[in-house]
Amino acid sequence: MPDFSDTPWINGNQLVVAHRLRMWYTVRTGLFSKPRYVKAVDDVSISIGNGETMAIVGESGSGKTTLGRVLIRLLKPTGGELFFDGKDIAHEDDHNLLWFRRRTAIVLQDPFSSLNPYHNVKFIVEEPLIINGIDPKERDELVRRALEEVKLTPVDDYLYKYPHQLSGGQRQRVSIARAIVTRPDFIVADEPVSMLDASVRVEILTILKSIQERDKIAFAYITHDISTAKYFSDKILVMYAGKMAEIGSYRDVVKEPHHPYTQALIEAIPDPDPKNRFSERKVVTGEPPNLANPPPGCRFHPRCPFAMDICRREEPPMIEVKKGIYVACWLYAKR
Ligand SMILES: Nc1ncnc2c1ncn2[C@@H]1O[C@H](COP(=O)(O)OP(=O)(O)OP(=O)(O)O)[C@@H](O)[C@H]1O
Repeated sequence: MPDFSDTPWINGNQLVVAHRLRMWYTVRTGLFSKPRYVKAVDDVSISIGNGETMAIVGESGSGKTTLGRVLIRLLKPTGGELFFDGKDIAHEDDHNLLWFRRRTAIVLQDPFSSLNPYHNVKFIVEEPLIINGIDPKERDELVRRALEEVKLTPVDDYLYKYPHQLSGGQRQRVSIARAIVTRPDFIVADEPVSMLDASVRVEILTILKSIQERDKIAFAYITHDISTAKYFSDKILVMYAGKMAEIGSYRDVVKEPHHPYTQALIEAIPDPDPKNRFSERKVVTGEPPNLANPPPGCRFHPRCPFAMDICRREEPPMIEVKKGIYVACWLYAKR
């Protein structure tokens, strides 16, 4: 049994367990040059239980997409451990992961390029069932059911349409139908609404949430917009420059953020109350670091209003600031 005692915020018995996970991309600037590493996911430990949702939040380039792709094993991690239903999936080759593919799915950000323009809705949704060898009669029923669940009804009106005949919201519903048609246990949704009109975002998030709740699907919801994470609100991981900044229950973290970066993300949420229109807001100035050459110590220190000497020198450990809330920040270290 692996030892997770160094990462007490994870539960090693849950469906998805990532322990000190790393995904470093190798980049070369010339044929004979030394390889450099882009540390896109660096020492990330999370666990997601059956039917549980985890929002993975951070600004562009923080490593969210990379983490999502590693969790679903579209990318093989370069370090650390990854388990699904107790089985090691970090080191398996693709051909040994068919069982895992059957139980997992991904919904991508861009419904305009993620659907094959030459296939109709029926084939797009049916394809994962064909790959899994489900017989044609059963396939037909499952496709119809999935389309009903994403509210593309009457189903007969949509089955033989092509992606270009659908709106952005309808295409994203087709992507969701394709993801759920095999009845997966775990879905990664990578910015599923960020390319859609504001008017259809809530609709899509509500559909995802109701499917997730009804089928008790474990869910990783990746977003740069912490305000949309409230739809998927069991746990939240805030990432900064490939590292974990804060992790805990969504409700507690949003109510009382501890990491200065989480505080800034929450401050940046637009406040609809007109009484607060002149109130001052903290914003994080500066740019996220280059992950091929991240700053020493805490990666956030160049932008942190509270940076101290130690932050420039030493990487902060994960510190439990409240029951179940862990923060990588020297402000909370007992010294
Ligand atoms: N194939 C790759 N090779 C080298 N570097 C990469 C590769 N893919 C991503 N990166 C780098 O890894 C870092 C994290 O990227 P990632 O896309 O995971 O972040 P993100 O938080 O999802 O950002 P975004 O919301 O912009 O997609 C970035 O610095 C990015 O440039």
